[in-house]
Amino acid sequence: MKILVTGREGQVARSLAERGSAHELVFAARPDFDLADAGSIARTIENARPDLVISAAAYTAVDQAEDEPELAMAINGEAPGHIGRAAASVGAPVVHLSTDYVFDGSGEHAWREEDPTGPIGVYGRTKLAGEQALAASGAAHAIVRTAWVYSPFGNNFVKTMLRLAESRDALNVVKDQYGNPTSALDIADALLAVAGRWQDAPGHGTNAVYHFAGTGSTNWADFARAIFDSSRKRGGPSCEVTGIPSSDYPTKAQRPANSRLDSAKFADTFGHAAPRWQESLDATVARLVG
Ligand SMILES: NC(=O)C1=CN([C@@H]2O[C@H](COP(=O)(O)OP(=O)(O)OC[C@H]3O[C@@H](n4cnc5c(N)ncnc54)[C@H](OP(=O)(O)O)[C@@H]3O)[C@@H](O)[C@H]2O)C=CC1
Ligand SMILES: Cc1cn([C@H]2C[C@H](O)[C@@H](COP(=O)(O)OP(=O)(O)O[C@H]3O[C@@H](C)C(=O)[C@@H](O)[C@H]3O)O2)c(=O)[nH]c1=O
Ligand SMILES: [Mg+2]
Repeated sequence: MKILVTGREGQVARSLAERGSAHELVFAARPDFDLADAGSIARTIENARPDLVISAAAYTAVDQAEDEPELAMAINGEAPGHIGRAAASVGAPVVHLSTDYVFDGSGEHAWREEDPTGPIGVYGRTKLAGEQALAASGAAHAIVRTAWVYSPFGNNFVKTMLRLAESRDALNVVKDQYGNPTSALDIADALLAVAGRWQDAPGHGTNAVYHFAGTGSTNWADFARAIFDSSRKRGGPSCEVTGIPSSDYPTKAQRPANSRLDSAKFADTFGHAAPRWQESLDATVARLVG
């Protein structure tokens, strides 16, 4: 299958490169392919004529988005519509990644796909707009919301913690935001499961929203402790973690307190679930401190 992936150096794009060797993968990236340039999106997809588009690139700087709402909206909110229209014109379905930050963070239950959205920041608002733009584009699609992504690649919380631990003995980490840490390598496997399913059964489960995130939930402070436990047992850096309320860790963007995702619908539809988050974390830490 010829799969066009947006982005090349992103965590999910690099994970697809590692896990997707059974397919012909084409990575669309800047400068030729710019999500802020509708013409470059149409040109790239129409020239490549892929069997499937995986829309993995996005504006992911959550705090910075508060200062650049127009750019974030162009990239996260409008580009998915352009991708969808170009993909529809060549008959390719689109799997598009979205985020737990489309929810307002209320309650304590794991969010299901049909629950009301209510983003509390620019990043979440623009990602929600992107879901809607893709859904209206005419492309066959699946929107896959994931969360708290880490990997051996790019920038993420796991790498930040390990880097900080090189020079610090103690860290303050928020303990009142709950979610599902998700390995980008597990996301790649899940996206490839969708691709495989569509090869055998085109249209299966299309035009719907799914949640796919690591199995089990935690908060950022306990996630940090798990990172350091895994690192320490391999002789890597570690740090004492003090759990603090978000009010003691001021940031430009507010984050949802509860962004747990219920991934049952994805598992039911595509026959694939993520490992427990601790297991996948351990595998990534092993690569980072190995
Ligand atoms: N990271 C996370 O915690 C989460 C991510 N998601 C979603 O999952 C998807 C994948 O995230 P992840 O792999 O972590 O993202 P990364 O931040 O690792 O990578 C983002 C990618 O987007 C590309 N990109 C950014 N702006 C543009 C642009 N204008 N034109 C073309 N490419 C651009 C970047 O390219 P370049 O290399 O050139 O900078 C990079 O390859 C995104 O849709 C994100 O919203 C959902 C939940 C959590
Ligand atoms: C570095 C650091 C962060 N924190 C807090 C800030 C924040 O609330 C939390 C996680 O930090 P991050 O910078 O990884 O948060 P953030 O960039 O908001 O992560 C989000 O990224 C986007 C793209 C998503 O889609 C979300 O699913 C989520 O993964 O930890 C501390 O409390 N102490 C620290 O030392
Ligand atoms: Mg971040």
